[in-house]
Amino acid sequence: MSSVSFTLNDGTIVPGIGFGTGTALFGKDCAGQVKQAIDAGFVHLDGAQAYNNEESLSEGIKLSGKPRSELFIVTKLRPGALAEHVKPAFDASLKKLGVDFVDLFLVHCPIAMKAGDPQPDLPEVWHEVEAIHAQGLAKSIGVSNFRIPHLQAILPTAKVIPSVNQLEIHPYVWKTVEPIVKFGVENGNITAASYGGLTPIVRAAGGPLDPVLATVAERLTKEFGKPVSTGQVLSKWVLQKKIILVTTSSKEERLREYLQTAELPDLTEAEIAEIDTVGAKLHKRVFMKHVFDDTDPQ
Ligand SMILES: NC(=O)C1=CN([C@@H]2O[C@H](COP(=O)(O)OP(=O)(O)OC[C@H]3O[C@@H](n4cnc5c(N)ncnc54)[C@H](OP(=O)(O)O)[C@@H]3O)[C@@H](O)[C@H]2O)C=CC1
Ligand SMILES: O=CCc1c[nH]c2ccccc12
Repeated sequence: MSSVSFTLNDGTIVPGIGFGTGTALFGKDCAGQVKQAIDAGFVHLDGAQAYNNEESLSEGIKLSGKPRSELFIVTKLRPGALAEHVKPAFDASLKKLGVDFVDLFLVHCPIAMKAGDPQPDLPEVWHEVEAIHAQGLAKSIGVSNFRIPHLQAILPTAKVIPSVNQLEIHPYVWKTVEPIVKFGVENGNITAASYGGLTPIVRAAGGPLDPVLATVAERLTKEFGKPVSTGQVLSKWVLQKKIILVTTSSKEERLREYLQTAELPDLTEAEIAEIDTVGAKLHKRVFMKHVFDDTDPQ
């Protein structure tokens, strides 16, 4: 099990490294991989209505034999859902997941996925999410892909401040996302969660960070006495910023490597600063570009 955890603004303790069922597993039967992740030690499982695989997420949990009480199950409201869709969509998730509550329910996206589709009224959507929380059906509630104006839209009338804002976070977007993370911390202690964290090595290899990550991995390898990968350096960078890490892998060995990240020696402040500075030389956003395009430098 991941030995790193974070305490949310509602007092809930979240296992700091989560296994995701979107991206590579989107629309696919993820039962086998969920079981593999739980067997490797993951207890935080990140799902979503949009991933269209909540039933197989449930199947994977059953196959693992892990008690519900030891798991932290997340799902997300499908992008584009209007306020009146929230409760029926949530109830359908509970049914598909085969649980009577989720640990964390997130509003996946603040705007419709396509131009021309009806736009959700964010304060109304949030009130519906709060009602689910009040009934104890979601222990914690939060948002995903919310920029500062989206947070500002819900905070004045919110009875419950979002606990989490799940965002694409890695060094190649840090310059644009850091203000959102900071705003969340300063406006109700909203914890950021990172997805797409391995982008610099998986989707933007050859970028300016490559030599920096290699040097840090080499230093940590010597100090740790076992091989430390550049992926682990990126994961450590996320965790040291007090950000939850949501990642995924089809490979058992890599799953164990992700969880081991928590045990590695810390990056130094100078190493983190260098990753931030060199990361800022390249802008590479992979997900939810329709939400973030206007704030990105390119
Ligand atoms: N809220 C939102 O809008 C979003 C949420 N998410 C959530 O976050 C989760 C994780 O997102 P994701 O972007 O995939 O996470 P990561 O950026 O952590 O990437 C994980 C992927 O990287 C691959 N990988 C890892 N290490 C290496 C390596 N050294 N070389 C080559 N490939 C490697 C893995 O493949 P392999 O199987 O080969 O190990 C895996 O497919 C999703 O499943 C989803 O739950 C994701 C996007 C948007
Ligand atoms: O959550 C992010 C990745 C993702 C994969 N499939 C979909 C569908 C709709 C929104 C987001 C996503």
